[in-house]
Amino acid sequence: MSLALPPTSAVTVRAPAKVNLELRVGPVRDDGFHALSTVYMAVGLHDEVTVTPADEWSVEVTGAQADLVPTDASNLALRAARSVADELGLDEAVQVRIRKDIPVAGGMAGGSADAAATLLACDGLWSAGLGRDELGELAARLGSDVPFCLAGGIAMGSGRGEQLAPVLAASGRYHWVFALADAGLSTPAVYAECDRLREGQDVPDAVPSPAMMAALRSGDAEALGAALNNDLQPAAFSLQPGLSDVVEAGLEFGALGGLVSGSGPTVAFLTGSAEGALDLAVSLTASGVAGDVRRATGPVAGAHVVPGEHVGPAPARA
Ligand SMILES: C[C@](O)(CO)[C@H](O)COP(=O)(O)OP(=O)(O)OC[C@H]1O[C@@H](n2ccc(N)nc2=O)[C@H](O)[C@@H]1O
Ligand SMILES: Nc1ncnc2c1ncn2[C@@H]1O[C@H](COP(=O)(O)OP(=O)(O)OP(=O)(O)O)[C@@H](O)[C@H]1O
Repeated sequence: MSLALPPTSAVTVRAPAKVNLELRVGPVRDDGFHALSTVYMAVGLHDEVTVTPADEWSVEVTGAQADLVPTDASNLALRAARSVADELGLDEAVQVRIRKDIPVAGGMAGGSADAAATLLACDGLWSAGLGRDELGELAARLGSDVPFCLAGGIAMGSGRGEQLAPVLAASGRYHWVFALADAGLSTPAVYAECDRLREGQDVPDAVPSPAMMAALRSGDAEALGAALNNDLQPAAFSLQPGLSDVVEAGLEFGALGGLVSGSGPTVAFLTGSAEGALDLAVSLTASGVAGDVRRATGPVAGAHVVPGEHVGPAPARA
């Protein structure tokens, strides 16, 4: 497909981090991925991506952990931008600027958020009018977590995590504290460690837990705290042994629940209120258990254009 391109100067999109409230890891599939049953919640830590027309493809990253993010062709945001151009049959390039606030390699889908933001930003920049379904397909090709970063809210993930379905959840806001680790964990390494720990075991199919479904329906933070679960947690503990102490300390300091976020090493704690989150954050840092903590609420919206930043014309395709 080729489009007549109206001039547009920049589009900025914000995309959220995620925490897996539940992550059940089933058997390894023929393609090497694990069959999952997961429940995602988007939380209020965001990366911001701006795309601008350029003569050559490039990516620039700012923020405290910018030096940990690749700026070559492997950058997931750059790959996302190219995938939109390919999809549209465009011979156009963009500069991608990422303002990074989501911890890098922390199990909070930072790279996936950048990819989701870039898909939506390029859609806007090129006035392509790709629907959420089309963008969702491009997202799934880029990574298992990318479709959820586009969608946001709370959702069930199945397949390798890319197939999303709504969850019956009471409305309400949850208060989280995230304890960041000094060093990241590689997602493939954590899945490989999970396989190693389970060697010789018969791994059942991954299905949603009734306790998690009931907790979300009730909207009761205490029930949700008790229902949090992550099959990758033993593998993350095995690769970073100090992490189990962090989880234990947070629970002792009064968190309603705590677990490794996704493949880790960020540890997510659920609290009952904004004050509870502040108290826990102070306890975790003052005790020296965590060097760096972040607070956020969830659920929040998925990738969205930052108002006033889209200086192009209205989309040409519905
Ligand atoms: C840990 C989670 O963040 C939980 O939501 C995701 O499962 C990981 O999602 P992601 O970072 O988007 O992962 P992808 O880029 O799709 O895959 C990275 C690697 O993780 C492993 N992987 C990922 C997803 C999955 N269902 N099974 C896997 O075994 C594979 O080794 C894969 O090569
Ligand atoms: N735009 C990007 N932002 C962050 N990391 C990126 C990006 N592009 C590629 N990467 C690479 O991906 C690796 C994983 O980073 P990311 O922050 O996405 O991890 P994560 O949060 O653990 O992912 P997930 O929770 O989806 O498994 C990084 O170490 C980095 O080398």
